[in-house]
Amino acid sequence: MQKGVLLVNLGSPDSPTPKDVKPYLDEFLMDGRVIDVPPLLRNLLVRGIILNTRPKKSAKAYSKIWWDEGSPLIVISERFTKKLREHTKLPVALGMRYGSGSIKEGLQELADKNVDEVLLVPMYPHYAMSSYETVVVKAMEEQQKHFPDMKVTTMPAFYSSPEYIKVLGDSIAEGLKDFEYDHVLFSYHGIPERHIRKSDPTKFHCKIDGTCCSINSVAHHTCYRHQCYDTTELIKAYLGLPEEKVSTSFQSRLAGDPWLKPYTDYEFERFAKEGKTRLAVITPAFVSDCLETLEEIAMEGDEEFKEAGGESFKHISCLNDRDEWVSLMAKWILEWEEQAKLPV
Ligand SMILES: C=CC1=C(C)c2cc3[nH]c(cc4nc(cc5[nH]c(cc1n2)c(C)c5CCC(=O)O)C(CCC(=O)O)=C4C)c(C)c3C=C
Ligand SMILES: [Fe+2]
Ligand SMILES: [Fe+2]
Repeated sequence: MQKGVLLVNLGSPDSPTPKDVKPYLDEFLMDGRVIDVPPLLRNLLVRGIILNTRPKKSAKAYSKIWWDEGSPLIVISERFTKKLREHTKLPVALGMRYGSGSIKEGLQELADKNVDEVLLVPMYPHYAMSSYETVVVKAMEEQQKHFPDMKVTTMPAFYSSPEYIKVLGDSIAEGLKDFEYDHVLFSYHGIPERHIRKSDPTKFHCKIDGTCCSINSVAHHTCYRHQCYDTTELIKAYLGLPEEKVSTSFQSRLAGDPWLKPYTDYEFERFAKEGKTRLAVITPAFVSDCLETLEEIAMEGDEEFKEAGGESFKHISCLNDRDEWVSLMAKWILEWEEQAKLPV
């Protein structure tokens, strides 16, 4: 058998214009694992309401962060893939869940190199049905439809892997080195609270207020909230950060049902009002910088915090194509290749 690796990230529009943002958002938001309402209602909500206004607003935001080479998320993912290829003998392909450069194309690239055993790597540290799970389901659908002889193994969510915590922790330590801070905020992409209940296989464990998280449960394998708080705690311990100077919040909510709290933008205001005027922000739900980190946090967040009375604000970059992160992924791939061992 010939082994190979498929990395999958979220994807971006082809350009920061409403014309290209609209089809991208259409594919993204029509995914039943992202907007999880019955198909007819989803169609009405997305195509009848959201897509009338959102593409223009999103395109404006994208144009603020767009690079000469393209979308930061895509460019960074490509740089990571290129470096990773230099660290492994196996063929490595890159696919996007939405937009150009699809999962099917990634699998085809591997099939053309005679790969019939694939390690699928969703580029998300945490499990959520709207991120990790939708990648796995889409890859399995494409495999069954177009590559029936291919065997696909999935890399587990690595949010608590000690090696990942070390690499992330070291990158944060570097970011904090020359920054005097009163507080360090770990801001994760939010999801509707309903998604937590839906993903709970026991249907009764997750309480969404943290009271469940110290009780060992199979639910934690698919509890995004639990996993995010775990990453914060592990990094806090690894770096020896004082308890009172660290907290967790959730960003990027869409209007509608309640999303995971506390909300990042409310926290910015609260910290400024409480006199925590020097704020560092980490965004560990993302392995690569993207719209949600570069625009929502590094630009908008900085402005909101200072308007509320904050003095200094620092967004610490995601792992991107950092050498230690590339080396760790190459190590995990080698372990899978040689011993069928996965990080967690
Ligand atoms: C119901 C809506 C959404 C859910 C649930 C959601 C979960 C989720 N998303 C990411 C990662 C990313 N999301 C990004 C952008 C983005 N997310 C949503 C909506 C939901 N995400 C929208 C509509 C957009 C597009 C931009 C906008 O209009 O605001 C991105 C950035 C993409 C880029 O091109 O840079 C990432 C990355 C995760 C990890 C997640 C669940 C945990
Ligand atoms: Fe998102
Ligand atoms: Fe919990």
